[in-house]
Amino acid sequence: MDVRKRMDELIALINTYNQAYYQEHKSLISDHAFDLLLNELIQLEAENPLFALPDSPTQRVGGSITKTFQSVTHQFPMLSLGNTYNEKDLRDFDERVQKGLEGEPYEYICELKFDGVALSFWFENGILQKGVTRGDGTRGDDITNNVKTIRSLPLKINSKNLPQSFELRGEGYMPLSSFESLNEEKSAKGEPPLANPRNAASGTFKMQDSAEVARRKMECFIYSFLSNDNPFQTHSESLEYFKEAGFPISQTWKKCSTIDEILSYIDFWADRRNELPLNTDGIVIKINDFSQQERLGFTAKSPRWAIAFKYPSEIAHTSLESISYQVGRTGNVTPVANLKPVYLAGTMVKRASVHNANEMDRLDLHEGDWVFVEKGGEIIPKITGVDLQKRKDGALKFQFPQNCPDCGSELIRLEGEANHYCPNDTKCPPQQKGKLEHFIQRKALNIENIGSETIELFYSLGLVRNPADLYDLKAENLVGLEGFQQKSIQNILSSIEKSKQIPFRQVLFGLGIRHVGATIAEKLVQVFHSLEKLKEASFEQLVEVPEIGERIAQSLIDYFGNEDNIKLLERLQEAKLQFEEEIKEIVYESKALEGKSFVISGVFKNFERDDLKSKIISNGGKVLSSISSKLDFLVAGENMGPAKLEKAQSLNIKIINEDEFLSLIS
Ligand SMILES: NC(=O)c1ccc[n+]([C@@H]2O[C@H](COP(=O)([O-])OP(=O)(O)OC[C@H]3O[C@@H](n4cnc5c(N)ncnc54)[C@H](O)[C@@H]3O)[C@@H](O)[C@H]2O)c1
Ligand SMILES: [Zn+2]
Repeated sequence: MDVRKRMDELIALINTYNQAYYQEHKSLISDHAFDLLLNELIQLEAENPLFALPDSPTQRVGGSITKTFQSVTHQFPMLSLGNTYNEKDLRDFDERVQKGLEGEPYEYICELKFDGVALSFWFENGILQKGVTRGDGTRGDDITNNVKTIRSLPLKINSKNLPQSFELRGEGYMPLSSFESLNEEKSAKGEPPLANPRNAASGTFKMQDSAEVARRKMECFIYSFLSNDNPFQTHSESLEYFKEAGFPISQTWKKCSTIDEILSYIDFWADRRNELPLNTDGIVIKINDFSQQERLGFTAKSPRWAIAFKYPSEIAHTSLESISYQVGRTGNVTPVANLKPVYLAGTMVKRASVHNANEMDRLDLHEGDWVFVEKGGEIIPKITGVDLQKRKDGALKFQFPQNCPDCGSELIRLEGEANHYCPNDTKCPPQQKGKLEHFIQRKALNIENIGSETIELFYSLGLVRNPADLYDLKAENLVGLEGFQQKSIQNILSSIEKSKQIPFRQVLFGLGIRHVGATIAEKLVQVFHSLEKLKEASFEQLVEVPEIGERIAQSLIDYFGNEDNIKLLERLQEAKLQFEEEIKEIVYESKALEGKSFVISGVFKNFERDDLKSKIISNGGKVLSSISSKLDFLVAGENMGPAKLEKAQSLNIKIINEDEFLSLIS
C-alpha cells in the first residue's frame, strides 16, 4: 500500500475524531480504536520520517480553545501522555528511563488514570485565581466560574510554605451518580442520554451557565503540582502535602520501584477500579523525583518521565438473541437486550441495556443482529453499535410493545418523554415489588431483616402486596415458611416495628412517588411538615418550593389524586408510621418582598442559588421557574443564559443584579 496515502488518510481520520471529541464532546469511535489509528500513524512516521508533517496529530495535543471563553496562556504546557497497552511497552519505557538517568536509582508513582477532563488551577498567594482547560496544550479556556462549583476544591490554602504562585493540575469529572441522575432526567424529558461520563464532564465544564454546572455536582482529583520555585523534592511529597491541606487527592496512588510492582498495581486495580465513583481508563506511571523528571524532559506532545498504561479495550462483539422489556418501580419500561453470552472485561455478559425506544430506534436493532457491547462506567454494559455487515437479509426490526409485558395495560408515553411507562402503578406486579423494595431500603424505612428474596416470597404467597401489608404481618403468617426459624421471624417483625420510628422525610421518600428522591422529600418536609399539609398543597404552592419543578409538583398531585394511594396512606397512618416532622420553619425576616415574584439565573457572588431562593421566600417573595409577563424581577447573576435575558428584555421585566436585590430587602 502507498504509505504516504495511508498517512494522509490516518491524519484526516484522526483530525475528524479529535474535532468531534474535543470540540463537540462526542466519541465517534471507541478510545481503543482511536489509539490504534494514532499508534499506526506514530509507527509510520517513525519509519518514514521524511513524510512526517510538522503539524501531524502525533505532534500536538488534540484539543483547542473555544471562542466562548477567554483564552489564557499556560505557564507550563499541558501535554498529553504516551499510551501503552501491554507489558512489553512498559518495559521499553522503563529502559528509556534507565538510559536517560544514566544508571541513577529512581522510583515511580503509580496513579489511576481518571477519565474526565484535565484542569489547571492557578494559585496566587494561596488563593485560587483561575481554572483553565488544557485547550491546545499552550492556551486553554478560562473556566474559573465553572471550576469554582467543585465543592471539594478548596479556594484557598495557607500559603506559608508555598511559593507565591503555583499551579495544581487535576482531572475534573462528573461522578457516576451525577451522570446517572442527569441521564434519568434527560430521559424523563425525552432528550437523548449523554454517551459517557467523560464526554458529559467535558461538555459540562464548557457550559455558559455556571449554575447548571453547579447543579451537576462536578468533582475533581488533583494529581500534580507545578511551580518555578518548587519546594518539594518529589511528586509524592507534594501529593501528601496537598492531601493534608484538604485537597481532593485520590488515595489510590502507590510508590513502585520495579516494573513487576507496577504490574501488580495494574492487576490490583483491574476490577476494583469499577467500584470508584468515577471511570478510569488505565493507570499513569510517573517518575517520583522532580529533578529526575526535569532531566528526562518532554517530547513535543508528552513527558518522557511518565506514561499511561491503558486497560484492554472493553468491547465485545456478539449476537443479539432477543429483547425483553423490564418494568421498573415507577412503571418505566426499559428494553433489555439478551445476548449470546460473551466475555467482557472480566465478566460474562448476557444482557445489555438499551435505555428506551429512542435508543432502540437509533441503533435500529433487527432480529439476529450482531452488536458491539461496551462497558462504560455503568455496571450494566450497553450496546453501542450494530455490525451491519452481518445483518441477515429480510431480518425484522424490533418493535417496542404497546402493552405492559407484565399486566397488559396499554403503555403510555408522555409528550416529550423518551420513556414508555405502564400506568397501572398500584397493581402491576413488578411495580408493586419494586415499590416494596424501595420502601424497605436503608435510606427509606430501613427494614433490615428483609431482602429482595423475602419480598419476592411474601409477594408470591400473596402475604404482602404493598407497604401497608408489612405492618399487618404476624408471626403466625410466617411460621412454617421454608427457611424461617423462630429467630428470623422475630427479627423481621421487630425490624418492621422499629421502622415506625423512621422520620417522615424517609417515609415520604420510601413511598416511591415518581421524581421524589431523598433530597426532594427532605425539601418537601422542610416546607410542609406533615402529610396532611403536603396532601393539601396546590400545584402553585409546590412549585414555589426551592428545587421543586413542575414535573415533581405534577407527580405529587397525581399521586395524592389516586384513590389506592390514599387508602395505602390511611393504613400506614393507622400503623403509626411517622407522618410529621419539623425540620426547619421558614422564619420570616421581613415582608419586604410580599406579592413580588422572582426568577433567578446565573451565578452569584454572595449566594448559592438555593440560599438566594430561601432569602426571597423568607422575605415574603415568591420564586418562579420561568419568565412570563407576570414576573416582577429577574435576578441576574454572572454567566446567565442569553435566552433568558432576551426573553426578560422583550417582556420588559425588571432585571436586577445581586446588589440591587440586597437593597430591596435591607
Ligand atoms: N474516541 C475518540 O474519538 C477519541 C478522540 C480523541 C481522543 N480520544 C482519547 O483521548 C486520548 C488522548 O487524549 P489525551 O491527549 O488527553 O491523552 P490521555 O487522556 O491519554 O492522557 C493525558 C491526560 O490524562 C489525564 N489524567 C488522568 N489521570 C491522570 C493522572 N493521575 N496523572 C496525570 N494525568 C492524568 C489528564 O487529564 C491528562 O491530560 C486517547 O488515548 C483516546 O483514548 C478519543
Ligand atoms: Zn404493568
